[in-house]
Amino acid sequence: MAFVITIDGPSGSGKGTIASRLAAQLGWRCLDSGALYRLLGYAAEQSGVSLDNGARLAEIALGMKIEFQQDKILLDGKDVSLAIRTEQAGNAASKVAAVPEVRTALLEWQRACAIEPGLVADGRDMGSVVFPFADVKIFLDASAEERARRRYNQLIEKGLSANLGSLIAEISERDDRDRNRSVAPLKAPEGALIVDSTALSIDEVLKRVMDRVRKALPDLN
Ligand SMILES: Nc1ncnc2c1ncn2[C@@H]1O[C@H](COP(=O)(O)OP(=O)(O)OP(=O)(O)O)[C@@H](O)[C@H]1O
Ligand SMILES: Nc1ccn([C@H]2C[C@H](O)[C@@H](COP(=O)(O)O)O2)c(=O)n1
Repeated sequence: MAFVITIDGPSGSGKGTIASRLAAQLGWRCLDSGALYRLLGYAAEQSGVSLDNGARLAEIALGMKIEFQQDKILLDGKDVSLAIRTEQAGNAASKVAAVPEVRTALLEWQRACAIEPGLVADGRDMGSVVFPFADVKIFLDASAEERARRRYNQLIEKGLSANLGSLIAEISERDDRDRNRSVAPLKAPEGALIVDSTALSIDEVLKRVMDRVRKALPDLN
């Protein structure tokens, strides 16, 4: 069976960065589960479907043709990499992610990503719901202000517009929705290593995570 490492945490805590660096180091596959919810939120908005219409959202979710390429994400053949990274897309993702039918529709797709030799999966419910038997579980956190600062720099680097004050408010609102929804809420899964990255560099976080991985999987090179 494939090894699975899960990395959960709130927006901007560094999950994606750590997950992709770890997966590259191990030569494993990486699952950015947030991208699935972003794609669905984007697709729903494009077709004018309400972000709380469970039946229609599940239908769209099951019909999405998704291709993760090196630096691109294609939805039904169209490059939507930039479009799904805006804060608007993040908020739409957070809204559709609170709909139970959506979570059911996306569950098997995510589980099918656990192929040999291993998977690093990042999101909100990777260790709690999607891969409860994961070999290593990490929960990454950071203060809302630091996460908003990181998101601001990231958006500006991508050539997108951003305002730090609104980002702090949006991140806090999204945290609240993600933590307090009735299905698969954001929380540290039992047994997870909790890392607060507020004052840590990416390399320092990666080292702590890697130490935990080596402890759990001593046969790794
Ligand atoms: N420890 C860190 N110190 C400084 N910057 C960091 C750190 N970790 C990540 N970053 C930067 O913060 C930004 C957000 O990181 P990343 O996209 O990995 O977060 P995320 O948790 O996956 O967010 P989201 O869930 O919204 O996709 C990136 O630009 C990344 O380079
Ligand atoms: N496993 C997941 C992944 C993501 N979501 C939701 C909640 C987030 O606000 C939104 C966007 O995720 P991001 O790209 O910022 O990681 O998607 C979720 O509920 N479960």
